[in-house]
Amino acid sequence: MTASHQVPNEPEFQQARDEVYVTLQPLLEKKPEYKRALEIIEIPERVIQFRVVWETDSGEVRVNTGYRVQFNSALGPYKGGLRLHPTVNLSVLKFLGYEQVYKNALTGLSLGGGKGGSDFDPKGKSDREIRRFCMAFMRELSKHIGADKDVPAGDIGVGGREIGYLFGAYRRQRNEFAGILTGKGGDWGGSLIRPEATGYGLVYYVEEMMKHAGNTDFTGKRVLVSGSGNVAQYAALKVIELGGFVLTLSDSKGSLVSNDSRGFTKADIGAIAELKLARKYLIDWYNASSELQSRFTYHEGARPWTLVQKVDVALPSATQNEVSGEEAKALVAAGCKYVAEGSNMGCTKDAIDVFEAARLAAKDGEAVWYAPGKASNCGGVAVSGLEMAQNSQRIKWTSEEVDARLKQIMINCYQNCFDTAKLHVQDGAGLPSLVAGANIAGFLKVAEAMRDQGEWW
Ligand SMILES: NC(=O)C1=CN([C@@H]2O[C@H](COP(=O)(O)OP(=O)(O)OC[C@H]3O[C@@H](n4cnc5c(N)ncnc54)[C@H](O)[C@@H]3O)[C@@H](O)[C@H]2O)C=CC1
Ligand SMILES: O=C(O)CCC(=O)C(=O)O
Repeated sequence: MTASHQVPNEPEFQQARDEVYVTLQPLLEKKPEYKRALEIIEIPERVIQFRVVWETDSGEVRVNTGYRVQFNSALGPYKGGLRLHPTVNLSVLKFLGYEQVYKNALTGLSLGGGKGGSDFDPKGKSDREIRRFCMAFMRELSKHIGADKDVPAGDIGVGGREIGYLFGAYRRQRNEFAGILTGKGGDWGGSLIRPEATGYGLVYYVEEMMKHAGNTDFTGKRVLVSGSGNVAQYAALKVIELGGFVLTLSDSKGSLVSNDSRGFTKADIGAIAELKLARKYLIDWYNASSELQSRFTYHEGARPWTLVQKVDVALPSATQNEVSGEEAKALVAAGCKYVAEGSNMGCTKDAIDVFEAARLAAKDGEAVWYAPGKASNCGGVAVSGLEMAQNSQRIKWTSEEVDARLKQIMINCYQNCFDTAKLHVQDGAGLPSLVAGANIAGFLKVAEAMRDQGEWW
């Protein structure tokens, strides 16, 4: 079953829409009037595309394409990250923007959805080149954003350093110090806990799944994490803090797998964070130390999912479509009970089908439970929303206060997905479908706001 309009030239966007369309069927059968709302929500309010001309250190002129997809503003200003990666194109940004609309609704905050970025590749670039690119990118983007209009943030390839360059460019170009980006530095408008928020929030969400499904927690759990960037690092740190074992991390060149059951330490994650800031790969870290080579095995070109025989939890945290159907089967065979996406659309459709089939076929205590990124990784944008609230009031909350609010948002999001699925989907399984629950709950909130505002009737 596929979504109403077909967009064969935009495969990622088609995939994201098909997933929502299929899981909304129980609602659409009961209330067919929502079909019209869905057709409208599937189309972005606005797509901005522009050229970005910048200069290399050797004085050569380079050009990239920049984008901002302003998807939906029914619940608040457009909100969502900027991705700098050579694979960025409109299909990728439309899928990310579409998912962001529902994700932001699930935070319970007043946030619309959007996404942007460029096909610029930060790998192999100097700091000065990145700064020049960010200034050129903001020269056009600044015309379209604003604290009450559109508030971008980071995503792949955009961390605190790039947000600094972008914010500085905006402030100088517009002569205005405003909350037009989130993920800012702590001394100039940033919120404490924003860097940690997506990874921590992911683990808080899984804690709720564990409490419900197995009356258990992270203590002693064997956890596979993919990626080694912002989301992966803070998810790993929180798992370690809660007594779990992080057995894998990865990047686009390969995976590191622990040779023993203890896995990565907090110090290892700190060293990997430094490595990433220098835009290096895990293999560079691994090759530099014989101690590391005795503790880990490096698997070139491989993803983590088939490399460990006994698994409790899988947290894809790198990029879209990073778990295939075959890899999902390997995870189920290895005993994995909880799968939650730190990445956006981390699982392929085939992988979700495998996890959902395992949930439906489960006998007591054997269930596999899958959480989609738009629910399980909403902690990042949620703390961005808290950063916007602090900016509006010109105040700063403590780490403890932000972390407590983040935790409560993740608990509420989980409960909303759970309750919505129970209400709308009678599939006979012991555990409800969190993917259906997330999609229906997010959709209903946005659709109702749009109806109230006269956008469909
Ligand atoms: N940063 C945030 O607050 C949020 C990020 N996300 C999602 O989490 C995922 C990771 O984002 P960040 O950690 O922020 O980015 P990052 O740039 O800090 O890290 C990205 C990681 O993914 C790996 N990666 C990128 N492309 C890859 C590929 N094709 N194959 C294998 N590995 C690849 C990189 O090596 C790196 O380790 C993305 O899907 C992003 O959309 C979701 C919610 C919020
Ligand atoms: O913090 C934000 O505004 C956006 C985070 C993001 O890009 C995401 O949730 O995928």
